[in-house]
Amino acid sequence: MAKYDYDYFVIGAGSGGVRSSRIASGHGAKVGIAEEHRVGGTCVIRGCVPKKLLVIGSHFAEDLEDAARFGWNIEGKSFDWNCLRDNLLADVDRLEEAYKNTLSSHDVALHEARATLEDAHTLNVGGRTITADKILIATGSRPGQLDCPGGDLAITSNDVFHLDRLPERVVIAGGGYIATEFAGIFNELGVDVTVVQRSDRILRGYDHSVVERLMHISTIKGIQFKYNSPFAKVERQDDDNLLITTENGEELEADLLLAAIGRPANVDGLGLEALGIEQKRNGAIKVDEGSRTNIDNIFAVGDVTDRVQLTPVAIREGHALADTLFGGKPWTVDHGCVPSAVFSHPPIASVGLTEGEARNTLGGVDVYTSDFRAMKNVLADRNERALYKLVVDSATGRLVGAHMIGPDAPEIMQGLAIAVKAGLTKQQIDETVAIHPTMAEEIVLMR
Ligand SMILES: Cc1cc2nc3c(=O)[nH]c(=O)nc-3n(C[C@H](O)[C@H](O)[C@H](O)COP(=O)(O)OP(=O)(O)OC[C@H]3O[C@@H](n4cnc5c(N)ncnc54)[C@H](O)[C@@H]3O)c2cc1C
Ligand SMILES: NC(=O)c1ccc[n+]([C@@H]2O[C@H](COP(=O)([O-])OP(=O)(O)OC[C@H]3O[C@@H](n4cnc5c(N)ncnc54)[C@H](O)[C@@H]3O)[C@@H](O)[C@H]2O)c1
Repeated sequence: MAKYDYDYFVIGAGSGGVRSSRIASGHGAKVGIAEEHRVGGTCVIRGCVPKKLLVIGSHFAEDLEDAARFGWNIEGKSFDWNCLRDNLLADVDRLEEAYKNTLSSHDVALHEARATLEDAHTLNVGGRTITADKILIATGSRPGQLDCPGGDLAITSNDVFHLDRLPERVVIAGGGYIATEFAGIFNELGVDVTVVQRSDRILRGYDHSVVERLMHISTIKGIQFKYNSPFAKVERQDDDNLLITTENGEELEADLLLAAIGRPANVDGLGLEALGIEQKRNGAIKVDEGSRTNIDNIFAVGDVTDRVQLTPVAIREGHALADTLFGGKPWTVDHGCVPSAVFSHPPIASVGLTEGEARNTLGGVDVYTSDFRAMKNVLADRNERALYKLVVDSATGRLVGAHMIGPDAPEIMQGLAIAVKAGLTKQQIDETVAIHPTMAEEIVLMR
């Protein structure tokens, strides 16, 4: 008889957990997985997927406006929030089923319950005791809550996909990915948007010039930004609106407050302390490059480790771990040079070193930029310029970073990220023939 119920038990059926469990099962392991909410995790249920559908849906506002300059007469256009919301939630349901089918077709036993650790090989899964040889913690992260008085009056990204109606005025706390993306979505849908950031800039980590371009375009579109403005309190007024007071004494009224202030690791009540599993100061689980915790048979991947909180990273970490543990193919994830995008209007995309980082770490740096108006924006008379930047190590001629803001930037960046990861030189980029007329051709035409 087997010593344990499972060879591998995964806590959390999100991006990292689902991938790791099905790959491990494919390698012949007996695998179980627990999910306390919905299969698919943050990305599928209340993150990347529904967010991107809102980005696409809201951008029609601009497209319909621009269509007139291309000869289209669209009379009586109107927007129905409930229609978009219900359709995207239905798509989330469809995807959840697809994820469940993936698990069952790969013989992964799904336990739809909360799992906690009792000892290094024993779990409590919805009141049932389950044992496993190896355990993966892939419990993700959760939205941070505002900690000022009345902070609980704010909604988070978990709630934003379920609104009964669109607000008229929204205040968004934060200045990262979620704040920027939802500022764009609400603004496109005609909502009055104010972003309130406690520090002096948004999108820290992104190249200064592309962030400045986004700020410029967003401000013209009517999004307001308040910097160095920590929240002092939030109060519900008699008319049901919220009154937000910042520590600078400024007062803002809104009918919705969205907190998008970072995502702490989902570790509460998991039983980490009793087992002595080491955590970082912010609670995230400490792991080595192979996703191993300090306990031999316990591993962690994805947001719960707070390395890079992105879906493709969680997926790769889960995949590498399963190949390493059960497939006889050990490999680790390279957390450097991870491409990323902010799905703002227009979007930003980035890979590798920013100009500032390159100047601080390399001897000499050559920077190439292209600042242009996309063809569609010219004819539509939309005064919105794209900006592409290539950062090159002057000593080797290698491309070490690429940064863009403009229509379809994330789609274009995926290809360019291969060049940066592969260490191609600027000369090799220059030797590539352009595809004309495109925006992407700017990449091979910068001199
Ligand atoms: C609004 C939003 C938009 C985003 N957009 C993007 C994007 O465009 N691109 C991108 O790359 N990333 C995006 N992200 C980030 C991305 O969603 C996460 O990085 C990714 O989902 C992390 O995967 P994970 O497997 O670590 O955790 P998750 O996908 O969060 O999965 C963890 C799962 O574990 C479950 N769980 C937790 N504790 C337990 C327990 N004790 N027992 C059982 N189950 C448990 C949770 O219910 C959850 O389903 C976005 C996130 C948000 C919030
Ligand atoms: N397009 C994407 O890939 C995408 C989209 C959404 C989320 N994500 C992932 O999810 C993670 C979480 O997103 P996020 O936007 O919540 O976090 P974030 O870490 O990107 O940004 C948090 C922001 O909130 C600010 N902040 C913190 N506390 C605050 C407070 N009390 N008041 C006002 N501002 C405050 C911070 O200065 C920072 O600018 C991201 O780090 C990212 O990895 C990715």
